[in-house]
Amino acid sequence: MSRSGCHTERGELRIYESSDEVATELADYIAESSEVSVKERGFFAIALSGGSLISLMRKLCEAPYNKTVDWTKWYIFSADERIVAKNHADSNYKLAKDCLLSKVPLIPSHVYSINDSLSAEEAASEYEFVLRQLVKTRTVGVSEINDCPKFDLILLGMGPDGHVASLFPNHVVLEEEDEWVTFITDSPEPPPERLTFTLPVINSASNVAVVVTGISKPETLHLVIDDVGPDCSMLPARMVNPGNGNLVWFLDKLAASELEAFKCTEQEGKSRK
Ligand SMILES: O=C(O)[C@H](O)[C@@H](O)[C@H](O)[C@H](O)COP(=O)(O)O
Repeated sequence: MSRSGCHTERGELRIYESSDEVATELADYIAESSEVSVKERGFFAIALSGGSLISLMRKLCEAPYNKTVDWTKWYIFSADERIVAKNHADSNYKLAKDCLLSKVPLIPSHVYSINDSLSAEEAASEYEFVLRQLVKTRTVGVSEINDCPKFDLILLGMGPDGHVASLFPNHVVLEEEDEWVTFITDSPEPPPERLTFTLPVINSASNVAVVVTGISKPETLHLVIDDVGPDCSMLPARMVNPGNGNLVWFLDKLAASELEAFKCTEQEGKSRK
């Protein structure tokens, strides 16, 4: 049960008692998004980041979702990827495949992984090319305000430094406006070479969910959501703002503990006792 679900200028906050509860509610949210998109468009175009997000999606492999979700309509992309072999322990694709993709009846050709035999630059440009073909056929929707892909759902994690996908604080790629998929070779976190969706793509999605749990992120989350402290480019998560879409934050109470909305609810709870 959500401790507090409230709408802020930074999107809807859904705060849960534990990360296990986040996993339960996230599965339900993703399944519902899929149902809506398949009904409206006939497809579900979803992009995933790496990190703890993938294990928090684990309940999708279980009943009822393994049977009720229309997996054949899913088209799955990486919102960011590390430039390593697909079977490397650092590969986001490997993580997603081992924990989720191999456990549900997806159509293998609908899973768009990067070409791991190319350089970061070539892999990014090939990935964007593939995405462009799918936007042309409207398998992936298109934004009404620019020519960007309009993903039905983009799922992001957030690092303790406020990075999302492979968009790190103060990095020049935060200013990228033309490319859909770009690359970096100087990631502050290993491995250094990565491919990432750009902010225009993230912000053109119909739905963006940022999933943050655990004790290492409450301070950063406070800066990002309560809009205090340093400017945006120091906190890429604050630049996530799907203008024509919905932004939802899935948080456990550890991650949410410094949020003004969370503290208010805690205070109200105490005064009622
Ligand atoms: O490839 C990556 O490094 C990820 O996509 C990255 O953006 C991740 O989502 C965050 O670092 C949060 O990761 P955690 O949830 O594991 O802290």
